[in-house]
Amino acid sequence: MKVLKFGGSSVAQPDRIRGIVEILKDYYAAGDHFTVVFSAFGGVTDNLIEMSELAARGDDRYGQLFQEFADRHQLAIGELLTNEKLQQETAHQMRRSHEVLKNLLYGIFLVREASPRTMDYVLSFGERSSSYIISQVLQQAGVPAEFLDARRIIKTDKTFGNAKVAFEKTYAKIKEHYREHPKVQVVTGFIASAKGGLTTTLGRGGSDYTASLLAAGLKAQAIEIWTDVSGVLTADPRRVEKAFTIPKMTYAEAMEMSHFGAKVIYPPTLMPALQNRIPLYIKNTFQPDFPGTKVSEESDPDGEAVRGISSINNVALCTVSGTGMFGVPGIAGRIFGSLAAANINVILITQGSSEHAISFAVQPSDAERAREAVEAAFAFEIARGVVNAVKVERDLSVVAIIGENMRYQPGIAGRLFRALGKNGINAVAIAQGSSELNVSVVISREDETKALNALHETFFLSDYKTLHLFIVGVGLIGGTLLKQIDQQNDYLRERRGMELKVVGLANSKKMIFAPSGIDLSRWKESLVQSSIPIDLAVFVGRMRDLNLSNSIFVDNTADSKIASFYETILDESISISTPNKIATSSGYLQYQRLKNIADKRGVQFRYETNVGAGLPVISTLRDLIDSGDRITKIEGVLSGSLSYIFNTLDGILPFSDIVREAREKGFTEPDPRIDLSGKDVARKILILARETGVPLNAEDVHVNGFLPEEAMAAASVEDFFNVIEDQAAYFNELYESASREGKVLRMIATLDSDQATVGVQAVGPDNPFYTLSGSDNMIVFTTDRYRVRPLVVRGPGAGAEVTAAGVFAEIIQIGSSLS
Ligand SMILES: NC(=O)C1=CN([C@@H]2O[C@H](COP(=O)(O)OP(=O)(O)OC[C@H]3O[C@@H](n4cnc5c(N)ncnc54)[C@H](O)[C@@H]3O)[C@@H](O)[C@H]2O)C=CC1
Ligand SMILES: N[C@@H](CC=O)C(=O)O
Repeated sequence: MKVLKFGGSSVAQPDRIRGIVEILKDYYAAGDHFTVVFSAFGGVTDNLIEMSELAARGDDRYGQLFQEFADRHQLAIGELLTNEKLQQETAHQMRRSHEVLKNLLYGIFLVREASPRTMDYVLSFGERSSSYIISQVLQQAGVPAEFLDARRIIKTDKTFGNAKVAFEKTYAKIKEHYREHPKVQVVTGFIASAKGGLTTTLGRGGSDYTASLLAAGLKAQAIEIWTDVSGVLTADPRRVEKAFTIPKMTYAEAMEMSHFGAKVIYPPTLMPALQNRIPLYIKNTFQPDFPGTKVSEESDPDGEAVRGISSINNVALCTVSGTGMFGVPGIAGRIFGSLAAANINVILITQGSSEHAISFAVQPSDAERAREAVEAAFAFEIARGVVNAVKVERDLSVVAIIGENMRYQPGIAGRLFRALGKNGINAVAIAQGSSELNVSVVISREDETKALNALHETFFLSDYKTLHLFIVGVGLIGGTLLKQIDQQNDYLRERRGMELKVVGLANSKKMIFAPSGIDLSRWKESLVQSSIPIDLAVFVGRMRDLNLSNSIFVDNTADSKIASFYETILDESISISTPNKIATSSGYLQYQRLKNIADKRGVQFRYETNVGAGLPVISTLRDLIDSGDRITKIEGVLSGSLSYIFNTLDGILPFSDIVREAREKGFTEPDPRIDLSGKDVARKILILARETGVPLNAEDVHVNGFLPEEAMAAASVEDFFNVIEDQAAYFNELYESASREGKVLRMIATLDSDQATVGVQAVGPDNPFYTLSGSDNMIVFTTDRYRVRPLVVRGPGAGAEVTAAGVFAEIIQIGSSLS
């Protein structure tokens, strides 16, 4: 014998009922022995509650709702029953039954009261109507079905609304009834009866419980709960897009998940199943062939440590603290005794071993009463100042990881807290029972979805991790970066288990946001069509409010205004990757502060492309220092554009044309005067000095420029080009004088001890910088270990592809360190 149960969503429309009838016909044809439980049609229980409440308030609109209820059922009969005799019989039976409901509602309207006892009776019309109609449809389909009102077999006490089952009596009644009724019993879920035949209900979701009670009474071989989702999922799919079906779980795990708000199973359902070792299958009515979830006693020692992640959306945390609690027996007893006396359910308890404080979580609606109850119990101690007034914190959630295999497995809690920490989520309180089946963390409610996603990515590695990118600046580097991400995303997902979603994008005019990811094949059009003007404060605020896990901010501009937001961004626990040198090369204190905030928040502030574009310059320097080497000198050609310009100068091509070419090739700064003045190189050597621990400021770098005064003073980029065009002879002579000596021009930066200098030099073949070509950079590190033959990093030091690739690599590195 199998017990099947179909919930309200499965019987919401006649079409869906037809689908169920097909499923049941197959069972019958296969010779399976089964009984089937139904909930009320989807939404009907809520309608019944609403009409009763209206009637109890004396609002005659209840009549309209009743009529809709009656019509809905008559309509279903008309649509589902084509056999005229059956149709008439069913319609008639329903009219009679609904007449009773109508009178009952009128009674409520007259006395202005709907007691829990009356409510249970009213609600019973939902299941009684649906099950009766479906039993008739099954008969029409050739399945020998018989309607069974569960009030005949399920016996309870008189706790209306949430009645307690009298198990032995119920099981005996079930056995007896089924012995005498060989047909397929079509049973009303949710309802039962107490002494005197009074109608009771088993609590919202109680139809699952009905199925489980039937299974226990009949010693059934399986229970199948048919619903609108594909089993129990690893997390709530409305919050975690990547949640997937858990194929197998134990009763204990299912119990934890269901208590924690995984609405798929009504928690009391599990007990009769567990006691009788009856496996329970959760199946999807809309995907009948999908195996769903099997809940049984079978554990899977080789399975994942964490089976699922769940949460309670809104709790309040109450904390009792004080010096008078340490070493005093009975404190916990008094706290929880007072809560029990006030009928307050405690969701979670935590106490540190210092015994200075005990915190417990309750429903927000109970928080005030909990505070009053505990303060009353400790009035004496509070008056003497040895126990403090109860602190109540609201707007909190509980997230929990659940799984039997967590037991005795080190490292699980470490991964949990690391994932939360990396995403800037503060753990307000923590609880883990010694069964190690569940680790619960109380967090801010606004972080709940982010926490669920971060934990899902941490514990379900078979899936891929999503990085949420917020990118400002889509010029040369930004545009190329978007192209590279678009091209490489499939590879990253498949080979690195990582997916990059650009969820926020801005240029200097507009911005767009798409939490599910901006289509990178048409980002330009999306920006043009956007109606949101750029506003950096709004951009950063939106990034904070979206509160997505694994968020990374990327600044591809040369704008100092954006750099001024870095502090706020890092403080929000969002990592930054940027080729923009402004933040790292302006005030030393600001540079240091940004690094400190990143450290404090456990996030990353990365700017490898600030020096040498895509070349590993800063990381090499850090590796040397971190491994104990001492830097004695750094020399470098650090400007890709100047390298290109000096390598292209031949005494024939005009200097200004070569500069324009360098600009077109994407080697120069947005404003090429920054490169030619030596300012860009000065910023770079300054950054390298700071990375080695020398706290220089911009004014400490001595720049020996080569531009004529007039060019330096040019008011705009175009003016600048006009001046250098006019000064062609000056630049030619610079080239010629070097060339006459067999030398080439190089802009060289040096850091020697704590002295930083930048200047153009003419170097001969004996100089290592002589052989550079194209836009090459070359950085020479002389250190204690590399004293005789210095360590050299060399390669193209500017350009869109290499720089964007450097930023891209940095994003991936940041991503790898997250959760
Ligand atoms: N070109 C290169 O080889 C390298 C460049 N960099 C750095 O990369 C950054 C970007 O350089 P490019 O892409 O070449 O410059 P770009 O001028 O092509 O792009 C910068 C973009 O940022 C936009 N922008 C400026 N202010 C903005 C704001 N407040 N909000 C939104 N967007 C804004 C501009 O409209 C422009 O589209 C610069 O900081 C540069 O120093 C670093 C290494 C190498
Ligand atoms: N304009 C810079 C590009 C990178 O920082 C250069 O020329 O090197």
